[in-house]
Amino acid sequence: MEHASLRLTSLTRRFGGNTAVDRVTLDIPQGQFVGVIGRSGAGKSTLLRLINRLIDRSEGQIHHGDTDVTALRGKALRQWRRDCAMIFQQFNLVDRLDVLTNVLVGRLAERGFLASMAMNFTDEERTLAIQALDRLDMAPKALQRAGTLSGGQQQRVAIARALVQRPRIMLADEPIASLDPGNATRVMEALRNINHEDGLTVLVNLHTLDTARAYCDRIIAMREGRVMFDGTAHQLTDDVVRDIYGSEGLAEFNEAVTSTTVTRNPALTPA
Ligand SMILES: Nc1ncnc2c1ncn2[C@@H]1O[C@H](COP(=O)(O)OP(=O)(O)OP(=O)(O)O)[C@@H](O)[C@H]1O
Repeated sequence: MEHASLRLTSLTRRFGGNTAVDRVTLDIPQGQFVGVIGRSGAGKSTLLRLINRLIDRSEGQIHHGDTDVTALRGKALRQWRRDCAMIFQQFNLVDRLDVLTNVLVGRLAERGFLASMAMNFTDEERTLAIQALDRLDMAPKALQRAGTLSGGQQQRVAIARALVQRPRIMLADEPIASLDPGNATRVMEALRNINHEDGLTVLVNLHTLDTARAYCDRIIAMREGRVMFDGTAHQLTDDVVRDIYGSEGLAEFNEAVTSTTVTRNPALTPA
């Protein structure tokens, strides 16, 4: 389980006559930082939702190590959803609850229904939550209502909430799409630190090429549900992008790049 890879085999999801994810085959080793890029509608969100079983596949397989993820039911399925935490573009915090309680909600996955309803958390759980917030530099805001925080702060709280689930995989669906460049950088760096320090696999949907190039070990480009490119940032040259998306697509990605400036980490740029 520790070093299990995530394997997708000919994974397909149709919505009526529309094939959102089309025969996607990928092998993602534990601990890889993977960026999924593509235009709106390319199938990025659907791919992430298939992996944590928020939606079911039409065809194909998902394996994590020896586990057949598509066959999981009941308790085993809940366990899988805990193993792959998800964060979203819109953070999904409860505005009227304080930050600490929002993070503790991440523990509910491990508890029975009644314990969840009562929202009684142990000292150990509170410590875990504070530690998670501290890693995201959000501990000083622990008692503030989530709704009063900036978008970037809310996303860091959402990451802390995901961390207390003690996941093996972090699925991030456009986590920086509604953030300004400074906050986008902080969120991407938080994901990178978690990836490095905890060995979590990170699978992040991005719509800006430069962000993917700056942070990801591996980039997967999708178009109309299919994987059009799978390689390192170094291999994803402008020529390749033009081949995949046309010159219009390249311009679109470059336009997006100018609106989100990130710092490139030379250590992550493949030789
Ligand atoms: N629940 C749904 N019902 C019907 N069609 C859907 C559903 N979810 C996604 N689709 C369709 O599947 C295709 C892929 O959508 P998806 O959201 O996965 O793309 P995306 O690359 O994540 O784009 P975006 O960045 O806009 O979310 C689109 O054509 C979309 O309209």
